[in-house]
Amino acid sequence: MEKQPRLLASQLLLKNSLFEVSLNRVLLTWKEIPTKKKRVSGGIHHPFKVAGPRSATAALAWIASLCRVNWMAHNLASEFFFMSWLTFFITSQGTSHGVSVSEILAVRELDVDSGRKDDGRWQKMPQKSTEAYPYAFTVSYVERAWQHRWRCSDVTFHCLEGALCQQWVQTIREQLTALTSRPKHLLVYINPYGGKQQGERIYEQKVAPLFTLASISTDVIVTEHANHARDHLRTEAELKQYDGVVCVGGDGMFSEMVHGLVSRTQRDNGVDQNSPEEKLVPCTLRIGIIPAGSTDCICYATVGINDPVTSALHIIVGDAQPMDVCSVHHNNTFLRYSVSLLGYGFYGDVLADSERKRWMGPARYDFSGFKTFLTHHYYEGTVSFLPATDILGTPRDKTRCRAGCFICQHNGQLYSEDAPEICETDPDVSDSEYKGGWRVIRGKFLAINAASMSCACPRSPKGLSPAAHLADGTTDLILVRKCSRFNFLRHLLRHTSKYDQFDMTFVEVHRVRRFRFTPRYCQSDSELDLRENGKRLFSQICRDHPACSCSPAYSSWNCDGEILPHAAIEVGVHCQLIKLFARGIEEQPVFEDLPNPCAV
Ligand SMILES: CCCCCCCCCCCCC/C=C/[C@@H](O)[C@H](CO)NC(=O)CCCCCCCCCCCCCCC
Ligand SMILES: Nc1ncnc2c1ncn2[C@@H]1O[C@H](COP(=O)(O)OP(=O)(O)OP(=O)(O)O)[C@@H](O)[C@H]1O
Ligand SMILES: [Ca+2]
Repeated sequence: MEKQPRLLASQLLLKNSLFEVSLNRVLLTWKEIPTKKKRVSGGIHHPFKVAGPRSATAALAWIASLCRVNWMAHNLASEFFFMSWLTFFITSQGTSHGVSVSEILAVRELDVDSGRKDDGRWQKMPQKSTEAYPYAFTVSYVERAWQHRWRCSDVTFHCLEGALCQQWVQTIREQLTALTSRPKHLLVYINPYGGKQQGERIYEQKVAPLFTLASISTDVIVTEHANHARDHLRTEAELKQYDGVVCVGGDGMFSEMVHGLVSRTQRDNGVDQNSPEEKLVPCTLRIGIIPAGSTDCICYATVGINDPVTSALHIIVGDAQPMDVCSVHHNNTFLRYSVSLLGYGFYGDVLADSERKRWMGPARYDFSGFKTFLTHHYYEGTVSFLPATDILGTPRDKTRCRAGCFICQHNGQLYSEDAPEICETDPDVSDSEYKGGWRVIRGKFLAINAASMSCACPRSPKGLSPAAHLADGTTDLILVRKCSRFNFLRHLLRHTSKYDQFDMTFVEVHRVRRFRFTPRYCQSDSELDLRENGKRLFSQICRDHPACSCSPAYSSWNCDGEILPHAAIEVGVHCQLIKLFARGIEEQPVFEDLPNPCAV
């Protein structure tokens, strides 16, 4: 392989040791020069926070916190990450370090005499270096911390000559300017009432300083009511002047961004959203999420953690993660878009009940979850779906959708070529039929879930469908048939353990491109009337089925945390319709001779 040309290489002083520092097109590296006289003065040095005297303490605090987290959560995956990190820590011992240019956040000159950086921040300078090496510059870069967290780290290099210092700063700035995927101007919406109502504080204290450091300018709107962000994006915002839009809030706020941006894009391109068959036009602007909500499921599944600083850094480096979006229609009328969960039965009932308990905060989901579990309602209806048979991957795969996912890339290309739909038959399933490539299943269901991505979240770190993909153009349709409470509990519990939640006789899962659901007792427009007249229908069903456990005729659809007004819906997946400022979950180092607990 051809070696990258060196743009710059010099001997610079770093923490009172001489370092060979070099910058090529992809990497900034610094390596301690192994001479006897290498140290101007003593002091420990390690590869993480090379610039600050607080580094060793920070590293120890980090190790302590990680041990605590591991002890509490028994999270084997992070234990392996911890061990490999420790190995790296011990073996590298501060002699050399490399940072990808794409992960440099900023560079600034340091006014050594005054001890002030050119962004106005103050820093204590070591005495020896100011005398011998009077010029300095600081590079801020992304450093990986525990469990997918990213942090901003600084390294300060000292130079003998001012011209050399300026040359370094200028060259690094040129390199950063050449990174065209980085946003320069962003439109930010803050929901002051999301999650624990900390949105504004999180943005001001944790995110805004990082955007300033990276020279990103922003227009900030603090929302005044629900759907403020959606409507502003859809009709008013002058989107041409921005490189992306950012929301500070939870999944509900993200859903507003998706609706605003997707609707705007379709309107600008003359596409009718009410037609279920219409091919939607992908949005060009990327969406950033600064997590400040109750569930933060989208953030968790696209970044690996719901951490505001990590998300801000992914925005700054200009990451891009395409994502599938489901459109939901009822009788040729557009209802909503979904990016995570469409759930009828259990998750619909949990949401409907939890809406009445908003005052409980995030705990309302657990309360309503427990109540819904005890209620144990099942719902009758017909599910028809178009299996995605011509793609790579199945919902039972052991592999996971991770940064640079091959399956998403491959299937994304396939979809852009409009692959033909393939018809298959499966004679083993007695209550299903095939009609023009569609499979039809009638039954009694405790839950019908469509997961367009894993739906990993703190409640279930592997998610509702652990092998689902962010951008493969499919959704995983999970059908949980009527079963005993005990079996349903076993199924639910498996979402929190290594065991396969689909490996149960009453559960089936299909990777699909489109699906429809029709509840048994309503096949027409009069559905809403029937719903309002629910009591009469309920007793009717009970008379028809004396042995039934008095289940109502309808549940509601939970569409990314919003209740849909209809039970009969038609859903289509739009491959890679939107893009996020994210890169998917990064793999963490795992020792090869040990079993990988995530892969069970
Ligand atoms: C025994 C423990 C079993 C735990 C099983 C946990 C599975 C949890 C799976 C969560 C999937 C979340 C999908 C994300 C959906 C988001 O687009 C949406 C918007 O934020 N969130 C919700 O709708 C919010 C939905 C929140 C749903 C919470 C469900 C909690 C179930 C608790 C069941 C307790 C049974 C206890 C029996 C003794
Ligand atoms: N200023 C506002 N006042 C009231 N509601 C708002 C405001 N701005 C946004 N919202 C709405 O608040 C809802 C919840 O917001 P968000 O997703 O940020 O927080 P959350 O705590 O995660 O909520 P949830 O778990 O219900 O999604 C969103 O659906 C959004 O439409
Ligand atoms: Ca998908």
